[in-house]
Amino acid sequence: MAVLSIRLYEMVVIRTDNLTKYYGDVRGVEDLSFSVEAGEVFGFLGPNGAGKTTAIRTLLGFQSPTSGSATVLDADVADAAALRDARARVGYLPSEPAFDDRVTGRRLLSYHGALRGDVRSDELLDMFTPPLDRPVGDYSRGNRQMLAIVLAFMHDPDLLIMDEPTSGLDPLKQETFLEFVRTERERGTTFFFSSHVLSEVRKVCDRVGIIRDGRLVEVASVDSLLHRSGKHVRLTLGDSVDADAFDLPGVHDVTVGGGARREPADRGDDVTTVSFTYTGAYEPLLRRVLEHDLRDLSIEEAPIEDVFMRFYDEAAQEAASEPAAGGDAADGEAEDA
Ligand SMILES: Nc1ncnc2c1ncn2[C@@H]1O[C@H](COP(=O)(O)OP(=O)(O)OP(=O)(O)O)[C@@H](O)[C@H]1O
Repeated sequence: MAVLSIRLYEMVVIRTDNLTKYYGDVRGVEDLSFSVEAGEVFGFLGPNGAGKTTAIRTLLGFQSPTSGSATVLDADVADAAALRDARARVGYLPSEPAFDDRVTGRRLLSYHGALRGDVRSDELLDMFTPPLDRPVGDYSRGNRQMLAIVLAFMHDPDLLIMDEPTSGLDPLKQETFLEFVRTERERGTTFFFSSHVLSEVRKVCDRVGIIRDGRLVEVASVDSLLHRSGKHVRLTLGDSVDADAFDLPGVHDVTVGGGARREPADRGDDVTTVSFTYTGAYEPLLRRVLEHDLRDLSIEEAPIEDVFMRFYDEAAQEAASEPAAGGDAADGEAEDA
């Protein structure tokens, strides 16, 4: 197995400055400004049609920006020669890997190796196991994705740009992939990837950008998003309370479990269940809780889905109140995956 070095450099790996791409009248992305730093895993999230693929394809030079600019590894995406050199250090995993279906995985591997270099396909093929001797046309969706992963990583790129990388993989391979991303991150590899799968974003990303209707609505660390989403608190009380009993700052969405009710497992006592989301400090909450006859208490991290759903819901509401920019993705520009 090749011994891979730790990457030692510091720079902004991707930078966009008001990057805008229209397809005729249809907005792909508009005024995207963000940067991805060396060594971070940056997740790019948004509902269907938000502009994720458009952003990725524009960063890779498959289509020109309508206005604004972007650099990838310091190469201006509008400068074909500079971008070509930079692309040698980029691995790209498209959303729908397109291969010549007649050739075998092994041929594709050796073709890519000759083109870009191969320093780690053996190691990658231990983790991702497409049936190399079969024509790619016979591959399942998951096998295509595994082959695309090997092709994207085999030249040991500094930057990975990936469009929904785990789509098509079974749950075990998804975990293998996410573990691999974490290991690569330790070596300093930079990742920029789009996803709908919030649990995977939670597991591997340092920061996320949330895009809707072509615009970036948030860039934040995963930790800060989780912090904002607060905790789910669930109480079982021996006394009867109403929702006002927990009117503390930071308490949201209180539900009282149908008032006092009988729990068979609870020695026949009447208990009340109360649950809410909490974004405040523990001390005032616990003080208030202990004013009651506490039988049980659970405090859990609110799922990251809650935060994203707030953004997505706003998008849905706005889309309902204004005419949507229509059109489906169908551009015929060549990709080299
Ligand atoms: N080649 C194209 N021609 C015309 N419109 C396009 C083209 N590609 C994308 N669009 C439009 O641009 C907008 C953004 O699409 P894009 O595919 O970038 O979204 P996405 O976030 O990747 O969506 P998904 O999650 O469904 O893959 C959509 O309105 C889409 O219909």
